[in-house]
Amino acid sequence: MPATDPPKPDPTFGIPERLAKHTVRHADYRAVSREQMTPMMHHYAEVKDQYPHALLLYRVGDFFETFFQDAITVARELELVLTSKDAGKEIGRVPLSGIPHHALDRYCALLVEKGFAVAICDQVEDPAQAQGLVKRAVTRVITPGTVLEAGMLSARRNNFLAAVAIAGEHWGLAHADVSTGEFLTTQSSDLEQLCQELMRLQPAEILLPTNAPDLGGLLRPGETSEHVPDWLPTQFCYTLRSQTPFTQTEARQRLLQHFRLRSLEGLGCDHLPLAVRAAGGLLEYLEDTQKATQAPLQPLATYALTEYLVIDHQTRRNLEITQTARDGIFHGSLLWALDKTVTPMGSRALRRWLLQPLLSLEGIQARQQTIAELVANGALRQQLQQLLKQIYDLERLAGRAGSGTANGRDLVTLAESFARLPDLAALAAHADSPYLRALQQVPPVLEQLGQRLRSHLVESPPLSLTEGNLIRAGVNAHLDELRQRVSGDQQWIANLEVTERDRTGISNLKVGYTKAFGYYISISRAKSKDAPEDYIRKQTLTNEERYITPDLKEREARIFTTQEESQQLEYEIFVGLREEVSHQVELIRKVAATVAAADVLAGLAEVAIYQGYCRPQMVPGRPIQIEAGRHPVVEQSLPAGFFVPNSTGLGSAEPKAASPQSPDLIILTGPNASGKSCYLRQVGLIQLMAQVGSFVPAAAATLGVCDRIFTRVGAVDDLATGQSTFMVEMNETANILNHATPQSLVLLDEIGRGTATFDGLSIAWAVAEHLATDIRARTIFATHYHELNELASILSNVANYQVTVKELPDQIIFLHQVQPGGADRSYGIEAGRLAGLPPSVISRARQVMGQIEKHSKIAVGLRTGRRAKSAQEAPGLYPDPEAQLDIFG
Ligand SMILES: Nc1ncnc2c1ncn2[C@@H]1O[C@H](COP(=O)(O)OP(=O)(O)OP(=O)(O)O)[C@@H](O)[C@H]1O
Repeated sequence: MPATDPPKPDPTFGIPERLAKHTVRHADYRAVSREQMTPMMHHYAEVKDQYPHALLLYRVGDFFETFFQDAITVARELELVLTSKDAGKEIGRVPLSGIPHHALDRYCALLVEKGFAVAICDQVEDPAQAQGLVKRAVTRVITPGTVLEAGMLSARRNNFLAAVAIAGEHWGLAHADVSTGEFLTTQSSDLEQLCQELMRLQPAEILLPTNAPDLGGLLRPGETSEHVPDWLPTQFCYTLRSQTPFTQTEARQRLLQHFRLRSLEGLGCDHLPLAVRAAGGLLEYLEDTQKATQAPLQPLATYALTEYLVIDHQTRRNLEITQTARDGIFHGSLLWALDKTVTPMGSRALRRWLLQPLLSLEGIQARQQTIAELVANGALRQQLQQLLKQIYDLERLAGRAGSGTANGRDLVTLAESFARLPDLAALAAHADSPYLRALQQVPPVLEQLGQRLRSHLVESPPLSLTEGNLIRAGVNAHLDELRQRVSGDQQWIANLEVTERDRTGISNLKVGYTKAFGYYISISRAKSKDAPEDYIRKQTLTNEERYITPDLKEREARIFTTQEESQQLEYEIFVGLREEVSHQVELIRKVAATVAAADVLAGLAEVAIYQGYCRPQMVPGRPIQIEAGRHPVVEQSLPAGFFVPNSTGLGSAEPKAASPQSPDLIILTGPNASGKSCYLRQVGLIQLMAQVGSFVPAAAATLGVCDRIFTRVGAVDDLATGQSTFMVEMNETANILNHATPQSLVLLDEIGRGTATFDGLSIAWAVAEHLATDIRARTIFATHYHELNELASILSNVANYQVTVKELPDQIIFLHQVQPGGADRSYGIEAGRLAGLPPSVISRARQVMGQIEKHSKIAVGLRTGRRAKSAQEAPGLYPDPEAQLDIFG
């Protein structure tokens, strides 16, 4: 056997050669002697000790530098050049990778998106004033859930940080969006519900209290740890925290202190210890990571899961509410079809509304009334949208002002937005629907604040806050005086060329300026002998001599110091203004919520008009009566007029009252691709949209309020958990049967396909029967098992519908029409023929089918024992007991 060389150590730590400019030594800073480090590197190591789990970005001049292992990681993740820096005479060069300070946001965004936490260690004193090493400190730790910077956030969706507290089967969950200030908490039991709630929120980061020795670690999506329960979804980032801030006493104390309260009663969570623990733990994390830039949160709001229509994760995916099931993209989702909002606040609110439809008739009707008014009054809606377009992201701008990170442009855009509020109020003055009436009142404080900002700040201020040109003339007498002095001296210098030419008689004498030397007088070499006595030579160039005079230098020094003073004064005035805004954050966010809701409703009104939606009549009870309903998304993707509308009638008041127009359960049959799935989803989406308060794609609709919508659609192998298609299907079905109520809407697209035919049919039958008799949930059951049509002849609250097709000699035309009756055959063999299966296989299949039909005739009926029991439990559902014998005759 040939001898193999031992593997050579990889000197570049896996960094591509083109990026690794220097051979890397010392990846671990802890293995390097501190005594031998340069003073700066020594300080770096001390700071790094405090943030072992974050990538430490350390300000050096115009760069944020990373060293050691962090440099390797940053170079790899950001595809930056890995170079090296001298860390001390005895140590030599260590890995370095740096990013320019002006690109900090962009690079941080990439790192945070990849699931890293980033600690920013900035200079906290002016390097020019520094004696020795410039003072540096960590000013902020950015983690996926604590991002504030506009460039790192998606405008159209919230960025939630969540925290959980678990005790046995009970749990508390708090979530906050640091950029908009929303802060909510809830408590419930049933751990599955916790997972569902996390899936709804899609938090960027979840805090988990543990006893892990290595706290502070950030588990990136997909990473597992023995400290994270394996039943929690793995697609999120988890941060392990100490238990202490999550204890009842600490958490409570922290909340009381933060919101300056005596009791938590007003927040609605006094009696919910786990909700309090989660919220307290979250707050502590923000204090720990945000430092001085802590953004103000809105008062903690407590919510209950029972206040909203429950849509589980599968249903959200199957109904494609915010993204498509297949590709996970926005285009093609319900949100895509309905989002005609014109502000980011509105867009975020619509997303939240679609994920949390209402249960309260009053709440639904208030939204409907507003849409109705905006539909009826097109001019009002258009003007409203015109004004809304001029309102910027108040929620996030207020957050940046509150955290002290807003710049001049942020305040100017805030002021411009405030200026539109009275216009909105005037527009809404004669409106009489609830959400428009809410626009009628503009808090006078905000009007005044807007005026103040506009009168103080220049129209388009620079990004920098320390280089002046922020504050208008006339705002501050001292500032005006300083500026006048500067411009007087500048004028003197500008005139100097003329006066000195006159005095010296040198016609080509010039006055110039360089950053290194400041102002100077320049004379050509040929004329330099004529330079007056008081000129002091400073620099000799090939063709010219440069001079200064004591007068010139004095003026120059005065300009610099006065300018510095005036810039500092401008900065102070600006910070004062920003503080004034920060005192109004809560009020601004209240107004923002009103504006966002008006935006959502104006957008929904626009869709209602252009897509021809109707206002559903919301009634008590269980009816789902839809006349000529359409699928809101499929309709928009087809050419106008191509979508075939279909009606739906479900939900009898009583079993006995059930008729083919209002059964509790519909068995829906029809060939492949005829439109069964589309129809199922259409009914689910119409119900959901109605509970959001929206108009719906139908000619008319009368709907009761649902407590839950369940869907079981399609067969997707859950490769991630290693479960088979059939097991996934059974788990989902079990979940539905265990949780559905008579107020639920259940949409089942094929059950029992992944197993032997008779097993599958038997399960499908039993499930349908259970839903119709024991639960009496309103159900549509799409199936290829035509045998299920027999249920309708046995149970009075079951009806058969089919999606029709037209058969031609060599093709099937899909009519997409849902009509009463059961399909008598499945067209599966036809479909196979059209797909190109060989003729011999097709004819053999026909033969086999004939045989099966002859020999295993499934005579339909219920076993006597089962029937007797059910007939007692659900009297009225079984019309003719004699006709119901054994299921297999
Ligand atoms: N009402 C309709 N009007 C117009 N086109 C429709 C309608 N319903 C469905 N379609 C079109 O038919 C296609 C197939 O529909 P769908 O997936 O619902 O069929 P299916 O009966 O559920 O099929 P399978 O049994 O194979 O799952 C859809 O992509 C859609 O484009």
